[in-house]
Amino acid sequence: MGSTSLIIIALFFAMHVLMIRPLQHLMQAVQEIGQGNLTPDIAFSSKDELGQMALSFQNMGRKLKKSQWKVKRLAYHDSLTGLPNRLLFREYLQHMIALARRGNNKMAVLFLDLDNFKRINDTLGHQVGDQLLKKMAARLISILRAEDFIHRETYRNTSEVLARLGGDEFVILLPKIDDSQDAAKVASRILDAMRKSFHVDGQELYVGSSIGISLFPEDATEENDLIKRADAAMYQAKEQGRNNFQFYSASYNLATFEHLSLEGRLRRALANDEFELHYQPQVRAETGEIVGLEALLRWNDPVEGLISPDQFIPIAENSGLIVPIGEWVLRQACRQISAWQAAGLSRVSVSVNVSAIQLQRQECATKVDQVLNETGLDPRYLELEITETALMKVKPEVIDQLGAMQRKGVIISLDDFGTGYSSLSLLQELPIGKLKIDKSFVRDMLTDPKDAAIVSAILLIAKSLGLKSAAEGVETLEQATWLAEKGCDKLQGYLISRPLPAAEMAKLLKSGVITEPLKPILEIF
Ligand SMILES: Nc1nc2c(ncn2[C@@H]2O[C@H](COP(=O)(O)O[C@H]3[C@@H](O)[C@H](n4cnc5c(=O)[nH]c(N)nc54)O[C@@H]3COP(=O)(O)O)[C@@H](O)[C@H]2O)c(=O)[nH]1
Repeated sequence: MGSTSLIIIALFFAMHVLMIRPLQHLMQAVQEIGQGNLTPDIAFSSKDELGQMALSFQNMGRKLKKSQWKVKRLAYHDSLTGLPNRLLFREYLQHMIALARRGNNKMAVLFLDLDNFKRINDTLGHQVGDQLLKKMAARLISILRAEDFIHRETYRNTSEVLARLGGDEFVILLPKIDDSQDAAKVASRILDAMRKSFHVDGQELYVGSSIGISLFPEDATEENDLIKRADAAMYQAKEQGRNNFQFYSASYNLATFEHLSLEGRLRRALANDEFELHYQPQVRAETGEIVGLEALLRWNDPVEGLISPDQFIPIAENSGLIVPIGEWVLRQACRQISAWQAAGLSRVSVSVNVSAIQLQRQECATKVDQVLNETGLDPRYLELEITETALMKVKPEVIDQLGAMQRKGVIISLDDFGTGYSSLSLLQELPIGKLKIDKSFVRDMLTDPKDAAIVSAILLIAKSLGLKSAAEGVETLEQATWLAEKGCDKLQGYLISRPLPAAEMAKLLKSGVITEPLKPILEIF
């Protein structure tokens, strides 16, 4: 072999060692970072440019890992107390259930709620409430045995068992108990500790708490059921006089359990921002133009998902919770319409359902004024839907207040019209701007002559008294055509659109018309 060949081989070898191999390592490291290994081992450490590049990759990986960890921590922990949140607790519980199944272990979930936290929050302010929750978390940590509570980065190597679900609610998982008495002992220890005063902001506060306990596998074998049953048992504990604990009992009247539990969850839903509004368009029959939206409440429960208002409005009404919930709906709807108008979308009115209990409160009219001022919405774009039965029950003062609202421009609409017993003369006296035909009549009007007669009569009454009319529950083109021909002003129903989340409704409002499902009718007019 000549000396030239030797030089070429030496050069090739040097290039392989100094450049190609380090580049291959770097490429492999980049691939590993892309696949999620943020701290790949880069097996060379030269001081040249490639070495510098390797160092930069390693630093970048470390920084990415750190910020990923921070994001994960934020998502899985409660920012006030630093404790695991509902998400981490559920994941951990799921993980521990799998282990307990394999090892035939028993476990207990303790659901703890402070007895008069709301009063402290309302009278002393949220800052004091927050401080109290922090102190309470610290006290709970200190009384749980070390092996019950080890706080580390991820649950896989820990037995993290104390979490804050939100508000004044904490859950504790006892991952290994011999029998229910072990859980009872921990609950008693916690209750004793909670009876002692807390010093917050120079004040001595006494709170007390109630604890509900569910057992795995006796009471439930899935994480959500274990939490729900411990929650229900906690309500039973509160019913028994507070400052005590109760085990879940299947024999306790299930309906009472569910009612109490749902009421508590509704309270939390309001505090934790779990409600949202969906909007269903109302269109002018001859043009398909969107002229109004009905705001319909939805509850996005973290455990159950979306819950229909039919399931929770009656409980909210029974407990009086409909008042703060209704205020939230009113404010949210006015705020949204105002924002859409400011963004240049079609100017439509929004109708909000108002229940009889809200109307009976003296401050109802003041609240409406306050919300309109706060959100800047022109009163002409707000419609209050009141059922016929609710309106018949209210006191004369409320009727006067509704009249005052109507004079300011707010439209009062009689919802589910035809299902109550209002006399025609009363209709003339009440401050009403619109009659809304109940969907039960619309559903059968093309097959049942009696329903057809009722709908025709309502439309005639509306016309004669100078009121607007709207039909809800329009599901077919035939129903829409029939109503349009009879002179019904507005149509609302699944044929036109189902109720939509705000973001989807905003897209529809950009064009401001819904013509597709109504095409044959639009051709007639
Ligand atoms: N006090 C308050 N009551 C409220 C509020 N939000 C809703 N509600 C009341 O709950 C009841 C059920 O409401 P929802 O499940 O939202 O049902 C509404 C529509 O989705 C449904 N609808 C609309 N179009 C159709 C259709 O074509 N077919 C069909 N089968 N159903 C349809 O009708 C409900 C609207 O009814 P109404 O209010 O009478 O116009 C309901 O009674 C709500 O009023 C709230 O914030 N406060």
